[in-house]
Amino acid sequence: MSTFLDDLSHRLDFSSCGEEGSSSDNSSDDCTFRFQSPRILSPRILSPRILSPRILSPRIRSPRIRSPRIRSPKIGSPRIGSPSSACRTPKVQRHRSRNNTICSPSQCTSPIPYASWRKLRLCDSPSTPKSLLTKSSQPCSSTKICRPPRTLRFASATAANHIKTLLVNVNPFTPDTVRRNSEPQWRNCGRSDDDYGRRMKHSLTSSEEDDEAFLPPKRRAVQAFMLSRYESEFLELECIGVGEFGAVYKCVKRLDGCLYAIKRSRRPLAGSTNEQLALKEVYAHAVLGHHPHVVRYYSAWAEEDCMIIQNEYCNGGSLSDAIVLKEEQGELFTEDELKDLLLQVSMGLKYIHSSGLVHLDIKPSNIFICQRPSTSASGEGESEEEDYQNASAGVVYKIGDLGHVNSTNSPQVEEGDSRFLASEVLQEDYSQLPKADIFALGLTILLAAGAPPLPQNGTEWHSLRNGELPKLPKEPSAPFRGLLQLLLDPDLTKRPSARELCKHPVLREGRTGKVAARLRQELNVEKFRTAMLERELQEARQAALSPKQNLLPGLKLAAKVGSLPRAQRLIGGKAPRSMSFGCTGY
Ligand SMILES: Nc1ncnc2c1ncn2[C@@H]1O[C@H](COP(=O)(O)OP(=O)(O)OP(=O)(O)O)[C@@H](O)[C@H]1O
Ligand SMILES: [Mg+2]
Repeated sequence: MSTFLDDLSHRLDFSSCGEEGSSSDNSSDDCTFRFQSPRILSPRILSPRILSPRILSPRIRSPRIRSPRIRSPKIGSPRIGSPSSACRTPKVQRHRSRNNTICSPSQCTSPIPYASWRKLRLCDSPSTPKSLLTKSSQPCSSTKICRPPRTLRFASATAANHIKTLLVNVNPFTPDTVRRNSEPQWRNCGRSDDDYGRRMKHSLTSSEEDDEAFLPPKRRAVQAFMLSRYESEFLELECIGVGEFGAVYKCVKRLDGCLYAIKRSRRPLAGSTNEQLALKEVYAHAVLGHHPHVVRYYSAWAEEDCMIIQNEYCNGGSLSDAIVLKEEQGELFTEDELKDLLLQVSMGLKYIHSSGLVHLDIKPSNIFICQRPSTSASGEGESEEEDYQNASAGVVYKIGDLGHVNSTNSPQVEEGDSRFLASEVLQEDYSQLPKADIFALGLTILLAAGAPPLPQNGTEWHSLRNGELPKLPKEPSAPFRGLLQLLLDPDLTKRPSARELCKHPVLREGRTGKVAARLRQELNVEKFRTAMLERELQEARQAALSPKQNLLPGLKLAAKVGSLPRAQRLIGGKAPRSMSFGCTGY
């Protein structure tokens, strides 16, 4: 090590760029040319890499145009829905101009390109003393390396801070309390610290641009290929759905061997309205975390201008598929199944709503089904939902497609599918958006119950919103029908909340019975096990106290092999040898 350092100190000669160096001799290139092993201490090692702003820059949405959406139901619409206003912000420049960082050929007379020169310079590393930097940034001789003014390369700490801010997406769904704590941290860090600007400069210029300057074109192609995370991490098995946003593929992750649903945008997204929808979906998933009745999110990234979202794969497809299948088979969901569906989706909605969000696109094609292999209890559930899940009939419904999710308090609503749209949303009354989800859920249940396809507009559309239920192939029980009626009540204050639905007696009665039956069964098993253990414990205690304990060894052996009369055998002789009497586990 010391040999290496000695060798290095021989190779590095800072005499002309050090603090004591003369002003005429401290030009940067002098330092450079004496530096014989530039790669060893390239500033790139010290500078953090930063993701391209293009990928992470938040853009403001513009209205989504969706095929079945209506803007103006023809009859009796009190107010025609107007397209939500589109706000635009200046977009982040995708590529920084090279001219900002590298001298133009006419300016540069040095045989070494500026990019290489930067690589060779050691004194501009983040840990370089400021005095060194000041000297090295002084105007240089025209015969040597010409360096553009520092202001051009990296304007100021404020600009650095601005760019840094742009590199971090603001998740609009982050709860206020969390945001209050964390956002100032990343917004302010580096504000007063010029060091951040320097590091930033290195990241953007030394690393990326120098790479581009140095690497032969061949390398870039190889890099691009190798950087396809989708291809390198996943094996595509089949396309399982095509939607407005893009296509969804069933994939197996090469590393863990598990199945995932990978949602991939169909068209390039950058700058398009779909980009914002995709980001919204990611934001919502990230904030929501994990819930048994919300499709689980694993990861998201941008690739070739497409957004890719890795979600839990639901092996039962969508509820829409299930309804079609039932129709084809001439079957109907039973009332119990419908109640089960309503309860499970309500649990998912309760979770979403309690996070301050609304889904705004509840419909059968956005509810996914996971078929559970068995209904046997898989341990105690941590929550009411998990308890229920353990007892449910092997089908778990999960809310997915969070592309329309909005925050309850400051919504920027883009209506979802017009067939499921509550009239108050059309009238731009956003005061109780969770109730719009409840309305859409009511229609979803009606479809599952065999209602004819929903109208997109017109008389029927309005009839449904006036509380007229469609004719169903099998009339539901009065309490259930009453509940469905409530879900679609034109007066949104009368519609139950998701929380109320989760506790609703009509939905709970059968389910409570199921949970009770499971618990009774588990209790019986436990009782039996406890009784067995108690008996064995008693026998063991008696054996310990019994004078027969002191039998001669020969007698003990005889007792074990059964040559003694039954009454003389050792008590507890049949107790399992591995039993621990000190165990408090039961
Ligand atoms: N996690 C998943 N597991 C299984 N299938 C899925 C999953 N996600 C999506 N799909 C399938 O892909 C289809 C489209 O998915 P998704 O609804 O997320 O996309 P979309 O573009 O928003 O569609 P749409 O505009 O019709 O709502 C679904 O209807 C379903 O068939
Ligand atoms: Mg969808």
